[in-house]
Amino acid sequence: MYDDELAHERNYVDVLYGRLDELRAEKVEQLGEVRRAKSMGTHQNRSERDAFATLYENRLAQLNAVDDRLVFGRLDLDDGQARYIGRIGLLSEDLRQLLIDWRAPEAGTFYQATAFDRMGVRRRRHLLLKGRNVKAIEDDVLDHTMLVDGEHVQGEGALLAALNSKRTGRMNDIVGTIQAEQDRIIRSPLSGALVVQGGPGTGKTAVALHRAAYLLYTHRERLQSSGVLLVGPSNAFMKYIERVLPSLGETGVVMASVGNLFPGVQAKAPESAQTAELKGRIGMAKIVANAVANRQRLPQGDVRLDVEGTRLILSVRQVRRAREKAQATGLPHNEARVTFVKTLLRELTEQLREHIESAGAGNNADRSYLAEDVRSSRDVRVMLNLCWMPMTAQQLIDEMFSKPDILTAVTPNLSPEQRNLLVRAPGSPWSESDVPLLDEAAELLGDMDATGGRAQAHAESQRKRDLVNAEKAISNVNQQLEDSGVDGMLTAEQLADYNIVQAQSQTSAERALTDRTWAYGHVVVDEAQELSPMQWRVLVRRCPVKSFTIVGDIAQTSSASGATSWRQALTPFLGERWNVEELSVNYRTPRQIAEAAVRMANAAGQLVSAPKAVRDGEWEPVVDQVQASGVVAQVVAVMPEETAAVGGGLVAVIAPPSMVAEIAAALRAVYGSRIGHGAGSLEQDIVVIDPHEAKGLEFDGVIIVEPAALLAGAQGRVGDLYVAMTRPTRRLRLIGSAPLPRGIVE
Ligand SMILES: Nc1ncnc2c1ncn2[C@@H]1O[C@H](COP(=O)(O)OP(=O)(O)OP(=O)(O)O)[C@@H](O)[C@H]1O
Repeated sequence: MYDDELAHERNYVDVLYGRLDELRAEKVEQLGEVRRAKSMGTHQNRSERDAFATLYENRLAQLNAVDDRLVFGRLDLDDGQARYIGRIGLLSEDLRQLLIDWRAPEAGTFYQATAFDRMGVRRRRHLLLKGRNVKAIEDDVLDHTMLVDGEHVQGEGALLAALNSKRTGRMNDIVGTIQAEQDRIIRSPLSGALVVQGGPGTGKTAVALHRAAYLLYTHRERLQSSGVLLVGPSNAFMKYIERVLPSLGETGVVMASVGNLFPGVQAKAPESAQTAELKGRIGMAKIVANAVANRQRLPQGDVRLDVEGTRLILSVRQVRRAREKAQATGLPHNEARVTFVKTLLRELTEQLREHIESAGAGNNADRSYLAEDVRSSRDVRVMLNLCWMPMTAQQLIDEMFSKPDILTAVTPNLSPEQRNLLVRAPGSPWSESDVPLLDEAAELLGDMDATGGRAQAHAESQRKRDLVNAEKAISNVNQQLEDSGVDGMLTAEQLADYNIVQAQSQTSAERALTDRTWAYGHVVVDEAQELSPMQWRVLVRRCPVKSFTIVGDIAQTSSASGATSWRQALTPFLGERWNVEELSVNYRTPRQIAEAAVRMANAAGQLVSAPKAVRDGEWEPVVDQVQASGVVAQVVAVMPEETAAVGGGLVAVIAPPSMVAEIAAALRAVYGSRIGHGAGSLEQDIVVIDPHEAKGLEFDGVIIVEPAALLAGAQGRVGDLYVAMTRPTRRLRLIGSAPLPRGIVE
């Protein structure tokens, strides 16, 4: 019976892959045609073909990305129909529905139906595929009275198979085994802000990613042009999750870590917790505003200016009036500067004219020449800049922190100790907490190219660069071009134009990434408990309609400027327009380890919600108490045991930041290139990282070094140690010299 069913499903799955291959071949063919015709015809024809090429390329990329485990479920309904559920929808040539996209409303019952509320489903079947092969099938018979517990996890075998699989350093989608409480959140309405609170391992990240894919599918018209932004805590985390959305058939979500939210800046310089906390306070918005105002200055007294040998006087009163006029425009600093400069140039030109006339040089002095003389006078330019300096956000923030007189002037409410936390050398690299300050500054400064002149100059120099590149490209591919018969038809000019068309045919996601003022239709924020008030300010600016999915766990907060409650974090920005949903089952950490983490947090005085662990583990946490001088050696000594215990899975050593390099070096001396250092190397089978880098990630085995130091370093929060303890999917070992924090061992 089982074998017959399995054979039947294998046949059906073959049909589905057959159809997928056909569609792919079709797209390859269409793409080939468009490409062959690419350089022919008018500019208009070419751009149309480019648009088609982009369309076919995207569809082909989507068809390629969904190949692995294309289909994962089947529903048998009361009316006798069967529906297959998969990563994308597929129609046969005669338009029969062969496969339903998991996000379609008709697929919802696959995740929601229970024995209590069958929703018209008689049987739910999980198809467990490896690549294209059906390895097993697993049934939930719902019109049967055998399931009495409404909380019962669905498709338990499929779920456990997924949970027990070895970690690869990359997150996988959970589309085949989404649980009912997760599905409700994934499919909840687009408008307003939804907070998804849940303990470690409850699937918050998974839910956030699947929700992004769901929203794009369901609200495609609204979201395709505005886009969805997904924000995570670090580049390593973004890398960890980057494959999930493509595997769900979505490539259009813009992903950025909090350090990359300001276009052109990759903020990753380390800084102290106190400095980051101070820079995350909402009061920094006023400080940045002060810094901008500080660049709209009055001279100490009237100033003499030399214009082509004539002395002109610029009075304080004139500057003040011009400043008021410019400020009254309500425009940002750089854009309002145009009014300021025009007003004073006009007045100085007038003065120059009067001067020349009264000196008897006649009254026919040409006004445009005089204006040019005034504009090009060095004295005038210096003075105008001193009074109203055009600035980029980067210059403003860099100078504010590196020039003590400016810092003092713009921070009247800070103490000297606080200013000491902020001061730094000019040109210092950017840290994460600078990003909101840059964004604030850019908002207040406006466009540097307000006059248009620079923008044009920039476009021209870009075109020159394109031409040079095109020439190089042509000389490189000359032979190929000859071979393909297009020699003589393609000039550098044409190729450069082609690049411009390419740029114009960028998807909105690509454009959004480089445009600070882009307004997204929806923003998904992961590890949201870590965000400072200033970071929230940036995110609200990125999504003026305030449509958010906010995912996090207050108990895991470890940054000093992070949230202690959702209300405290969100009310200033979202008012009362947000709802909380909770996830209650821990899918990652085995029961023994999850319980030890909760006991530790409670013993340290922090009450954390304790999600129910879905699995029992094989081991209690293992503890090694050693001399301080022997800690690193112990990590090296136990490594064979730890890697063997997880059967060659991933092992992470999570240590205080000050010890990471030393431990990595000691391990590398034995294991060589098997050791990854830092979160950028998660695909190595042993990695050494600090708790900040470990946020959001998971490993088969974890060794925590000096747990007491992680607790002590966290300024009254359990976040760091709690995060570290809840990373393993199988085994946890703690190695320390100081007494073990209470609660870990019962
Ligand atoms: N329904 C599910 N089916 C299969 N695996 C799941 C399911 N839900 C969660 N998981 C798995 O559980 C693990 C934890 O999920 P995830 O990382 O999303 O949790 P989290 O709540 O974001 O955790 P943390 O807050 O600790 O970072 C992942 O391996 C994820 O794939």
